[in-house]
Amino acid sequence: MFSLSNTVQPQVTVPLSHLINAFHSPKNTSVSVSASVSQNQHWDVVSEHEAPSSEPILNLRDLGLSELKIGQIDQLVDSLLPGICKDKNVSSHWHTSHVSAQSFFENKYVFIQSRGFKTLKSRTRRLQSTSERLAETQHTAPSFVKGFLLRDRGSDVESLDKLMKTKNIPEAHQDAFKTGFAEGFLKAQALTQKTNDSLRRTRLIVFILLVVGIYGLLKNPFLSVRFRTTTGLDSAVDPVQMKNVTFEHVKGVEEAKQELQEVVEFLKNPQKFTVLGGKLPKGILLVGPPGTGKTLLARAVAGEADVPFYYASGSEFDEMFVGVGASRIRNLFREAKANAPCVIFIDELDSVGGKRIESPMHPYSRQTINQLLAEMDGFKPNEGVIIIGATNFPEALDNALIRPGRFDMQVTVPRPDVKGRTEILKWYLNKIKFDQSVDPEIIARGTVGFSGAELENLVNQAALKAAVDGKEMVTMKELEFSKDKILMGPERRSVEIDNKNKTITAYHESGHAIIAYYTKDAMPINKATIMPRGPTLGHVSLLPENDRWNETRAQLLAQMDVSMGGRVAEELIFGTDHITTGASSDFDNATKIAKQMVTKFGMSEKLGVMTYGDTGKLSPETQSAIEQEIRILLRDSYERAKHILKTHAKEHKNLAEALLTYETLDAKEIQIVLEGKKLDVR
Ligand SMILES: Nc1ncnc2c1ncn2[C@@H]1O[C@H](COP(=O)(O)OP(=O)(O)OP(=O)(O)O)[C@@H](O)[C@H]1O
Ligand SMILES: [Zn+2]
Repeated sequence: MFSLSNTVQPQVTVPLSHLINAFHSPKNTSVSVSASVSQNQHWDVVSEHEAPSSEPILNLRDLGLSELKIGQIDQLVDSLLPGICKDKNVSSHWHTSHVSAQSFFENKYVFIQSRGFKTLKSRTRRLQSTSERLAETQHTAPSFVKGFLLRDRGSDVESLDKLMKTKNIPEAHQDAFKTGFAEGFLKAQALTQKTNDSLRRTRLIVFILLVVGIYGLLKNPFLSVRFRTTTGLDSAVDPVQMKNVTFEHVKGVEEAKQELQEVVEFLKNPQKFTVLGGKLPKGILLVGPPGTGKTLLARAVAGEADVPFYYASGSEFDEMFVGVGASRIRNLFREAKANAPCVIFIDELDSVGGKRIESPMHPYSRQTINQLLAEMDGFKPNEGVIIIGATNFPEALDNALIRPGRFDMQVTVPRPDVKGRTEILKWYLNKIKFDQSVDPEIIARGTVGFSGAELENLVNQAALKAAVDGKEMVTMKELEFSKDKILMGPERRSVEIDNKNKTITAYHESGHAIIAYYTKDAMPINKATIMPRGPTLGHVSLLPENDRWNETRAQLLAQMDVSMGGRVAEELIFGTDHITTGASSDFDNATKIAKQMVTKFGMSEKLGVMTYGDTGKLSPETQSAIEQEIRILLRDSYERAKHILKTHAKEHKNLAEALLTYETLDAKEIQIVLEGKKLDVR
């Protein structure tokens, strides 16, 4: 509830002379009434047109009374014209009926009337006929607003009239009261109008949004696919003829290709197999990490046999609506059977046939799996339809799917080895312009663990880099660049590294390089750089001659020594007090190797040929023995590194200085520097 005492401003800023003028204005002065109520005949309706033009028009604002509240007027009347306000009840009547009403709405609107004196800006608006306004309000105001307005209006007018009578206000002063009252009333109307306007505007905006939304729904392909699939009418099972993809396009997965070759033969001539009594699997599962070419292989099978290829992704069957997934499978198989011989490829098989999918998130998955099983069981082995499924997680597949008669042939599609990577790189390099000096094998050696898709991306990025740099051909530099970018994140050329830190980095990296160069069992150096990249300030990359299937003790120790080289260099060159935090990942590396040597590879004499799984569960003695061994291995490694760097202090310095000058040095350049020769100015 609003209460007057809370809202009356203590300072009344109206000049006294104005007030006196207002209350003692000559009778013929017409005080402009900004609004009145037509229903009430007691009101003087004086519009601007009707007012004699010669007579001055006054309202409370002109009088400087617009700051005034009803209560204040009351008080002023009391003090200035004591004769008028004898009856205290009258004043309280005013308070209850206009200021502090029974409801929040009344308070809000009715009370605003009393504050409205100063906010009405437009004179014409004020003088607009009240009847018009009322009619308008009745048309536009929501019913609850109308109800309030109509009810309030009656009581307001009545009480004002009564008030004037009981107060015995002289006629000349009555106008001032009426003005005040009317202005307030008009303000309330204006407010209602505003509310209506904004309501109308909101409705319009909602309507527009709705129209735009519906349009978007129809246009958005994802949603339209959704609509389409949920109708179950169209299962998007148009076959794709894969003539242009053959085994020639799939590199570095020779074993997989050989295994699939017989499937191709079967698809080419199913009768031949049937006559001979041979039986081929219905389903073939391609298993391997992402991007290794499973989809490509499946396409190549269809392409080699020159049969239709139906592609479906497991996630497409994962529908929220009952029966939709199942019906899509049904449609897919019906289409395929009608076009046999053909290949159905289901990518991400685990997302339709996984164990995990029996969850509230996939309420109808069971149905979908069952449909798939039923379809696979439902056609004869040599009908000419081959289903190839692909998955990254064979363990996640439902056991029912991998039973004989279903996906009973598994073909592994591994990440390519160094030979495979070289072939893939050559294949994609042949699609771009590259310099004859490019040696794909060097890149292949430095990309252990890359999938076919990643190698394709590497070549593509190198081509982009060459284009950006305005080169005509891709060289080793761009290939190395994009390899590093994929491995370590983009270069941070914008990072300003001060000379001191650059120098520290140069000596640190040269430290690693020197150890690698002078340690017999270390991997050959490929490159050293002090260009910040990703989270690193510089790095030395080493290249295994081959993919390492096994590592010897000497090789592991050499790797540890190379890791130690960075910190040893810092210590020797800048002193113990100036070693940096930059070696922490080197230590992680070295510690990991040492720990594995002791707990996994049986390479510690003290702990013997035994593996130690969860070291936390071991006896305290064993734990401390393991720790002791690891510490000894690391300490010895550090000492070896120190010895090498001390012995080759001159080379170390030369290499660091060359790095400071050239930023990046490749294997050949490093060798030139270490042999004490001059590098050609690039
Ligand atoms: N062995 C490869 N030889 C040539 N190109 C390859 C090879 N592996 C991958 N690629 C390239 O990478 C792209 C993606 O490979 P593909 O989609 O076949 O991999 P996938 O194993 O099916 O991956 P996912 O498991 O993510 O579906 C291929 O279109 C092809 O361009
Ligand atoms: Zn380091």
